[in-house]
Amino acid sequence: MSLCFCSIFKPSIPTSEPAFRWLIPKHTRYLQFTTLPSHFLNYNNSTRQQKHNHSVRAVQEEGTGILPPPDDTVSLPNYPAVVEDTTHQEIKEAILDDGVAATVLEEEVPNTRPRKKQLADKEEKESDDDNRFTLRNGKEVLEEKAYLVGVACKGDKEDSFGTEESLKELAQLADTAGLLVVGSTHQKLSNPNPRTYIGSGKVAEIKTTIQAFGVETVIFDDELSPGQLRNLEKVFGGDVRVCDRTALILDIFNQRAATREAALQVSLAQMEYQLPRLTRMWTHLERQAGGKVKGMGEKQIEVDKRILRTQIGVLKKELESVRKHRKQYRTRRISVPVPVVSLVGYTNAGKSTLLNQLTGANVLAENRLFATLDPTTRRVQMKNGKEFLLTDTVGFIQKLPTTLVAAFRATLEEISESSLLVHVVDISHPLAEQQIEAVEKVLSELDATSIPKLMVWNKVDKAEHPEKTKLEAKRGEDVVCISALTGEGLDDFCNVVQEKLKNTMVWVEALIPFDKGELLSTIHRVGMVEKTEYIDKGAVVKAHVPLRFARLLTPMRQMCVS
Ligand SMILES: Nc1nc2c(ncn2[C@@H]2O[C@H](COP(=O)(O)OP(=O)(O)OP(=O)(O)O)[C@@H](O)[C@H]2O)c(=O)[nH]1
Ligand SMILES: [Mg+2]
Repeated sequence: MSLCFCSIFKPSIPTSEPAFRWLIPKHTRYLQFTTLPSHFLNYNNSTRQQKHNHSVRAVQEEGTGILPPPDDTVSLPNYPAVVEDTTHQEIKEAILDDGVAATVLEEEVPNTRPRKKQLADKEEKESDDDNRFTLRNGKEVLEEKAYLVGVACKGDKEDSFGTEESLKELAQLADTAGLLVVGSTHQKLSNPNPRTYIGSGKVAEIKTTIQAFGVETVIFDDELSPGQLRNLEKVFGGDVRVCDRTALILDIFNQRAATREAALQVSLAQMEYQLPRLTRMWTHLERQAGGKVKGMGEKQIEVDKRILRTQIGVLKKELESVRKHRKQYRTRRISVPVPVVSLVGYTNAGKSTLLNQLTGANVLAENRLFATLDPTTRRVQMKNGKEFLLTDTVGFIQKLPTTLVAAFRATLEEISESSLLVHVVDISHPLAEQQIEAVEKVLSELDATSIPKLMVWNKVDKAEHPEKTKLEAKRGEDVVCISALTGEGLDDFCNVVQEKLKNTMVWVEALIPFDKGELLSTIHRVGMVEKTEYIDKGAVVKAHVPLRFARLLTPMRQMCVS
């Protein structure tokens, strides 16, 4: 295919011709456009010029543009790209030079449509918007259209979440946050682009998609630097919001925080996330002043940062006082020597469902990520009369923002003070193994690796081969297979918890006088009694009891020795 002329023209009047959006899949060729000013490009093949003198939509510097007839053009000789000319009715694919194909995404009808038709379109759009209303946390909200972007870097670990799986999870997060995911894309890079994170070809491709689908938010699966966020928003255009996984998770936490402590923690995490990203908010001051007051935006940023730092300080103080309160409550609970077992695990693994099944609690359990933010503790009464306290905690996720781990560290103190950690795994999930790894990583960040652990393979009812999975669990060490939903395996689970708790207890032999009868019943409830012998001074008990309780028994242990 030969090229006669190539032209640019001012982005004038859309014509009455139907326009087309083009998606150019091979961005390597596409890079050539980026050096041009953001004018629309028109490509014509001389041999067909007379036959097909109509408008088509082609890719411009940062997306798509409408091409009016050639009269309206300025010549640009030797421009390297070409779109093969063809009639608009038949356009399904066009060829750029070097054989790169561009595909028609959809046909767009210009404004010159009959008024009646335009009204019908408007009504259709409104009814489309009606369909986008959804109920979130008891409120009706308009679902924003979101587009997801993932990147696989050369150095990424092979056994970690793949880009596509990570994007699926990001889609779940977006859904939880109340967004409507219209599509996703990913790219392999040796190194992220310092300006835009992804390559410029990909940026242009995404811009085309934004226009084609009316995308309102673009979400990146990895944390973006403040500069990258700024540059991407600039390229995508005014109304498109760009955010990253961290901001999305913070948003979900913000929506879900039900207690004062959770709300404070999330606000703190959000402010700490915002602090380095403030720059963008004030650049408009300089623009508005036509550059006359250069530095004005800069000063404002400083003022703003100072305000934010002060607010962070206030929040920290407030959090401290809320925490003191909870600590007092926990100390009171500690004085009752019932062992504490904490449920930890990946978000959506079934922790709250398990707590509800075992204790009759009514903690929110649903097929959404981060249903639980605040710890809930309930007493589990076993069939043999024994009991322990079970605490449900916030779920973990891969690429958990460090600001959030830090903000929730105090809530997660519950974990570090428990006698046993029950790691709940959704064994029916295709990435169960990777999720286990991600949880262990966070646990090590929380210095909780020294606490005894029991692994629970949950949702065995949903596993592809339940019997095989159960057999495998039997072979494993410290693994129990359950279904928190159907109740399968829960008796076995309680027995193993009991057994594990015994290992965390200390051996005591004590003489309990008859007038301290309540101590004897507590030993039976929270400890493991091996033998009780009644003598004239009281009952001699040989048992495993929690360490804290053993301390309470010290005088009676001495009596036993003497
Ligand atoms: N089929 C099946 N579904 C389960 C089981 N356990 C939990 N689920 C479902 O999994 C979803 C998540 O359960 P939750 O108990 O909310 O999970 P979670 O670990 O508390 O999640 P977060 O609070 O988000 O960390 C819900 O829809 C539950 O009904 C199970 O054993 N089998
Ligand atoms: Mg939960």
